[in-house]
Amino acid sequence: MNNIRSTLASVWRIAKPYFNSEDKWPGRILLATLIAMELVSVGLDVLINQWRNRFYTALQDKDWDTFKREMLVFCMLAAAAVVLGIYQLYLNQWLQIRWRNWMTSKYLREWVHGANHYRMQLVGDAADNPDQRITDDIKLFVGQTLAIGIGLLNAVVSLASFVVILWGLSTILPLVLFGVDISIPGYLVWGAIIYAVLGTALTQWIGSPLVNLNFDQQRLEADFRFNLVRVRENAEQIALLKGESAERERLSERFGRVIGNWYGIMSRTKRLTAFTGTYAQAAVVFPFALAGPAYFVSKTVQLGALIQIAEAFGKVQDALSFFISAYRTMAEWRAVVARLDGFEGSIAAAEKLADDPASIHAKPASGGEIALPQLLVKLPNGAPLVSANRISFRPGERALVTGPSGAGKSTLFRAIAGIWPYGNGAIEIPANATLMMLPQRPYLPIGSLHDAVVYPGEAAQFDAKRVRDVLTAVGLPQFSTRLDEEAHWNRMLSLGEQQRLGIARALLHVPQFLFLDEATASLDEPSEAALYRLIDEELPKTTVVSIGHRSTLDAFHQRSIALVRDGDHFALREAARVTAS
Ligand SMILES: Nc1ncnc2c1ncn2[C@@H]1O[C@H](COP(=O)(O)OP(=O)(O)OP(=O)(O)O)[C@@H](O)[C@H]1O
Repeated sequence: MNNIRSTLASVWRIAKPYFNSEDKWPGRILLATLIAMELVSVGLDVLINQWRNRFYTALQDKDWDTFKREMLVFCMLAAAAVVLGIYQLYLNQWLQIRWRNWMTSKYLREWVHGANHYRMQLVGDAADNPDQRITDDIKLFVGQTLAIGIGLLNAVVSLASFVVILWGLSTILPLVLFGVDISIPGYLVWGAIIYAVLGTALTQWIGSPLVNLNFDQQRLEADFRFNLVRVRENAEQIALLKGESAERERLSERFGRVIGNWYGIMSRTKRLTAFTGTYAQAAVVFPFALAGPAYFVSKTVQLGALIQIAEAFGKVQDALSFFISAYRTMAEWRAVVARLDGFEGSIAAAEKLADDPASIHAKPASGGEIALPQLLVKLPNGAPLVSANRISFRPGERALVTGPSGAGKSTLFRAIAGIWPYGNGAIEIPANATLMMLPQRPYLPIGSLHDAVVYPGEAAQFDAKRVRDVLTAVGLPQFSTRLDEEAHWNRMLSLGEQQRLGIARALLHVPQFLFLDEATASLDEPSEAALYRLIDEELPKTTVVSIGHRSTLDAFHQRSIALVRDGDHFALREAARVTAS
């Protein structure tokens, strides 16, 4: 019960923002129309049920006039039901796509907002596979919430309407057996309840292992797919290591699990179908068995009423089965709701982490330099990593940061970029300063080379000639004619070429502060030297801070800052040497 209450609370929390959003009126009107249509549809069911009584009685009485009139009535009722059915589906789909559109945009906005997507990984795995949350889970949430909500409304209203009808019919239909009236008030209703509860309980009992089997199937299929993707992504490594047969064995073993589970599903489904098939056929005759004696023995009921009873019985039983069997849809729905809840929680945690005044925070600097007055960068587990005391990077200067591997150089850069929250102290950055971080492997989006080089800028921001010139300048003249070519550039280019592209990107954007995290480490020394000379020429006013292990880099930096061990962490210290470039 608590589970259901907390799921419903989560559903409310996830669903409410849409119905209060800028799209609230279309959303609310569509939802209200769907609810109204569902009520009308139950009303039509009731009218058709009453029609059956009149129609079959007319058949029994060979009443030609009533027959003709009822045929006409049926045509009108049927036409109304068909039109209603069409628009119920159409408006439902319309609401689904509007709601999904709004939720997807909201999640995308929040996920990629201010490095949340990166911080969410740091927070933990509550939001593993954000891609699945944003695609499948939103789609399932919207579809299932509407299906369950409207199905529930239908079940409640149908149950109420047909229970009243069945109860009324029970009174005109005394249950007389061997001359003794053994009817109890509303016995047809009780009959329907017992039949539905028994049947659904048995269905559950036989079918319940299917819930887990289906969950396992999805997990095993996803696991198999993930392993296939890993092979695709690491094709080169696998080929170089001649790991094909190991991979084949691993993949076959994964797929074997998919097959094994599938056999389990098949055998369970077979047993379930045997029961549900029998149950559904028995449901056709069960109400006749209950009402039969009154029709044949005491002759107190007409054919019309008998047919009406059979249908009303079926409706009550369907409605009751909905409640009992909804557990299966509910289980899947609950999983979806829990995943979206976790995703929203993870976004909130990432945002909180960014805004936490006790963590590292950015402050506008008074001058034109980036200053670290008193900074302590920590690991996510709270262990201190790097400290800085009155370190600053002045406009136009070149500084080289060195230190042992794992000392925390990259993490310091992440903190300066504003994406690493763990630690304390302020980072003073001039207002509206432009910073660019170039890592060892620059991210190159899949698309045209022009787009990849100018990323994250807009393609139109830089004309083709400028991009061609820059590519030539960084030593990639062979690519200057291929700006429109679309490719997966990270896969196609050598690491050295990718690093040249990274430098080209910096030259195009002309940032005020450029941070190079081993951004030229894959190039040979003369090429690296040429690129640093190019940066000097093209970006004379830019502050350049490099991380690098090669001693040849000294020549291009006036300042050297070293990470030296200071107790349980490393501290940034001004190194003695000063070499003019
Ligand atoms: N997301 C993370 N979660 C936990 N620990 C992390 C995370 N990122 C980095 N670390 C740890 O922080 C320490 C510093 O890593 P960092 O990459 O900053 O070192 P580095 O000085 O740049 O090393 P290298 O010279 O080898 O590139 C390492 O021990 C690393 O394992």
